[in-house]
Amino acid sequence: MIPIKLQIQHIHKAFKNHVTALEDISFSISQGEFVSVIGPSGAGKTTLFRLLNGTEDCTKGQILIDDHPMENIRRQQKRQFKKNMSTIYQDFCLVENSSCLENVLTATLPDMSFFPAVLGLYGTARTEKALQLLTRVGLAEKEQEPVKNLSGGQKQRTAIARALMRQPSLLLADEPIASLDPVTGRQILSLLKDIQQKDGVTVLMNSHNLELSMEFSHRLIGLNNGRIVFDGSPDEINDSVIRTIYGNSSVCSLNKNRKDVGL
Ligand SMILES: Nc1ncnc2c1ncn2[C@@H]1O[C@H](COP(=O)(O)OP(=O)(O)OP(=O)(O)O)[C@@H](O)[C@H]1O
Repeated sequence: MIPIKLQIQHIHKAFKNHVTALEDISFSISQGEFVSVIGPSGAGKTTLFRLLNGTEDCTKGQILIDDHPMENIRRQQKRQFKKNMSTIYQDFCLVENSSCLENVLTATLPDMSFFPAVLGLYGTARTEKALQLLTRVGLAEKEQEPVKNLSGGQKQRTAIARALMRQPSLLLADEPIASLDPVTGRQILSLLKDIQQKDGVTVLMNSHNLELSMEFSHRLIGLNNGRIVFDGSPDEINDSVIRTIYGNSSVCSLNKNRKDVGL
């Protein structure tokens, strides 16, 4: 794993329909942090993740990777950066008819030459690594199981193993527990925390679940209406901060808010 420093500087994002999803967003993330981006629906969380994983471009501002603007990084470096960053999603984005092992191995396709990639000839080293990762995420017995036969939690574990296959420095977790029941969601966050603590992987998560975000993160970034309205540790979260992030109408107290935001 190659440590990376990520700096977001004065990012704006406006869409063609003139909706401004993000305004003047700035923050930095150091290697090994566990950061959660929280905020109400429409606050801009997904848009921020789409800028970070390169699915969208910002209208203004810049993303710096190790002090270099992302858009200026030469093709090879950009490929290296993408290799250093993996994303997991709410809906897992797995190939349902393929086995867990095959899904994990697909992470290596961008690094393979044409014919082995087309023929699915991953080789012993890649296969052993994929099997080790499936063991790491608790799916040693499921390697040949088609993904369609797995539970939601097992699917997210497979997606995490696939994300780890390229030894990322940064793991973007886009609503990783939104499709899961609370017990399974907590298990998945425990796994992400273990990966962050033991491997030093930076985890940047986007979540509606305030309570679990507070429990598992070092730092919370609160978005409201496209702007950062809070950036601090879970200890600094109080009723006033919650009202600032989620709005007055939905919140009376921390405990009540936890229910209001789906906890
Ligand atoms: N492709 C798009 N075109 C136009 N507007 C968009 C597009 N994507 C997002 N938006 C708008 O940008 C704003 C932020 O949306 P975004 O999906 O980032 O919010 P969010 O915080 O992730 O919400 P949720 O928690 O409901 O997923 C919203 O007003 C949304 O309608």
